[in-house]
Amino acid sequence: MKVKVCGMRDSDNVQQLLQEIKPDWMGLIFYPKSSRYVSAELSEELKNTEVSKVGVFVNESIETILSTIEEFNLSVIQLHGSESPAYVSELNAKTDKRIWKVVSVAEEIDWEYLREYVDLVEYFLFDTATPAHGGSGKKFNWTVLESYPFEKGFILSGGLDEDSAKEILDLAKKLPQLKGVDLNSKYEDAPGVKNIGKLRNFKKKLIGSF
Ligand SMILES: O=C(O)c1ccccc1N[C@@H]1O[C@H](COP(=O)(O)O)[C@@H](O)[C@H]1O
Repeated sequence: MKVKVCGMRDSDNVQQLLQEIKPDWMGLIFYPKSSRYVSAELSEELKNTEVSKVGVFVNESIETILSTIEEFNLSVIQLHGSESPAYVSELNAKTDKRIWKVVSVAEEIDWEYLREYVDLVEYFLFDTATPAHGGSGKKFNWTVLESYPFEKGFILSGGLDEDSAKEILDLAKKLPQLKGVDLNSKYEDAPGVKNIGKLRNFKKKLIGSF
């Protein structure tokens, strides 16, 4: 089970995260309306960090995504809006970076619609539907995932907290396609500043000692 820690931007906090938690991915939010927004001025200090960086975008122009990939040395693009299969196809044609498509879950999931993305993305990422697009700190009802019909791996997100580890491990037994988890607002002392102790506790519960 892999771990992504999202919404990072504070230099000291980033260094602590990388040294003590060693996440598989570090998420940077490039949605201007987010309280965790990462502005271009931070590119110099973040671009050389030794971790796979996931850029989170909401209905952004392809040109902006392409320039941000270069500025921040991103490895993965997380599309957190209503980007269509045609948009994802176009982005794929213009970059070799991996793409994750977020599925914002309200009640039911239209699996047939998602089928159109299967060959275009590395992972789906399931998050709770919210007017702010993400970072709500709320869980959705994970039982909707029990009918997940694809072999394609996915990431679980949305309000995951320190108490979620056992439930996540139970879900992974039923759904081996669950490849990773995304931790964000429930681990924050302030927007964009993560509590390293909370992250350590969660990772121990999820993966054992590390
Ligand atoms: O965190 C944000 O501010 C944000 C804003 C807009 C789109 C996505 C955002 N974050 C993503 O939201 C999910 C869930 O976060 P949470 O655990 O509910 O706080 C996560 O994938 C973040 O990448």
